[in-house]
Amino acid sequence: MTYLGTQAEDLSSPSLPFRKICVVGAGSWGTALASVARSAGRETSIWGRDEATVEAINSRLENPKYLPGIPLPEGIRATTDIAEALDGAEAVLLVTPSRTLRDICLQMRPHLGKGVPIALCAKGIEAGTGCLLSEVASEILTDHQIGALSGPTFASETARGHLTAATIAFQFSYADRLDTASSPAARFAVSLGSDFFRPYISDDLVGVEVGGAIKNVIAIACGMMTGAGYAENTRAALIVRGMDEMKTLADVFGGRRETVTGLAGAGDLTLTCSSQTSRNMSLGVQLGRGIPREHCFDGKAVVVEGEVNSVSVMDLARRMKLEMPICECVYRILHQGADVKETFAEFWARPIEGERRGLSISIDRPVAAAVEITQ
Ligand SMILES: NC(=O)C1=CN([C@@H]2O[C@H](COP(=O)(O)OP(=O)(O)OC[C@H]3O[C@@H](n4cnc5c(N)ncnc54)[C@H](OP(=O)(O)O)[C@@H]3O)[C@@H](O)[C@H]2O)C=CC1
Ligand SMILES: O=C(CO)COP(=O)(O)O
Repeated sequence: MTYLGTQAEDLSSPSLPFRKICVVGAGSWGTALASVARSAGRETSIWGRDEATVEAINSRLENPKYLPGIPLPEGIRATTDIAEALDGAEAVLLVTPSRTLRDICLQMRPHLGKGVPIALCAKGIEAGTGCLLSEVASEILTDHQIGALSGPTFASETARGHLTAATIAFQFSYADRLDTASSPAARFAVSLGSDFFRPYISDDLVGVEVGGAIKNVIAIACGMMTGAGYAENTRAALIVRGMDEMKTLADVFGGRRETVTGLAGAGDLTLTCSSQTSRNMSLGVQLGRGIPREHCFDGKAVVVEGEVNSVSVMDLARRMKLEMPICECVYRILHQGADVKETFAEFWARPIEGERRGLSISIDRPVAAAVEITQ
């Protein structure tokens, strides 16, 4: 058995932390992750495009735009120069919104050190192509191992040092399986782990990415129903049926169902669907209360990944003939102007079906109608 970290007597090969980590993206999650890396003792740089934010991180140890009032540890070096940020970095956390990923990978490419692994921290599926973000990054950064960091992690809580667990997933190469401790996932884990941040390692990159992409769409649905006045029973049902939609997509991409029940699936889904700290849930609540989209968040542009991702998810679902009824409700309300209550009433009145997908059963309602059961 290979142990990670400092249990020296059992180490077949110690998992070495990265000396320097570069965080690309100085929004709320990028800044929180820079704080995580620095608190774990890493040399840490952060790249952001906004000069005022960069200046404030360097001079006041604060990101007033995205994490106001939360002190950052000393020693994070912020810059608007991507070459400077990446100089000497042994690993990268890429933390800009999913729609920017392709462009940012192209910007990073000339400045990355040889073989530097990259953990993607955005949650989503690329619009238009239906690609997982790791597929997009791998297409551009061909010489780099690409993984993901995901889980139930509100940036403001993590940055305040609240106990937070996350999953770091990389597909394991043959060499990684022989020497797990030297794998990028293990090295990220020991590099970021601290008294408040607890990483878990996974080799199911696809499962982790699917969880992160779908949970935001389901959180919008939970918010819509909450805002429209439905109760806790309904929200719990949506969370669990939403997990079923995650499983459907994980199956198609080749992810594992057990990952869907882990931190990056059920964990993140539960967090995001239970709190209006979530921008996705909060958007749903506002729309459910009848607030027009342009007035949500007081008219400010806020990153709501589930809003754009509902389009890519429905596009995939249609092309692959997948049943994802909750994602479809969100899509119809957000992008086709459907009414929240009417849409969810139709969703609720669908024919009775097996809880498990393999159990193919469809009963038209009212129950007196024809019953078909196939196993
Ligand atoms: N916040 C959270 O709790 C968590 C977020 N995530 C994920 O992390 C990703 C980033 O979200 P988050 O940090 O919260 O978002 P924020 O809205 O807090 O910040 C977005 C950041 O991205 C920058 N940005 C936007 N567009 C571009 C662009 N075209 N090129 C370069 N930089 C750009 C913004 O810069 P500028 O200020 O100049 O506009 C800003 O620094 C999302 O996919 C989200 O789902 C994951 C886990 C937790
Ligand atoms: O992904 C998140 C927590 O894990 C943040 O969720 P929101 O983007 O909905 O705020």
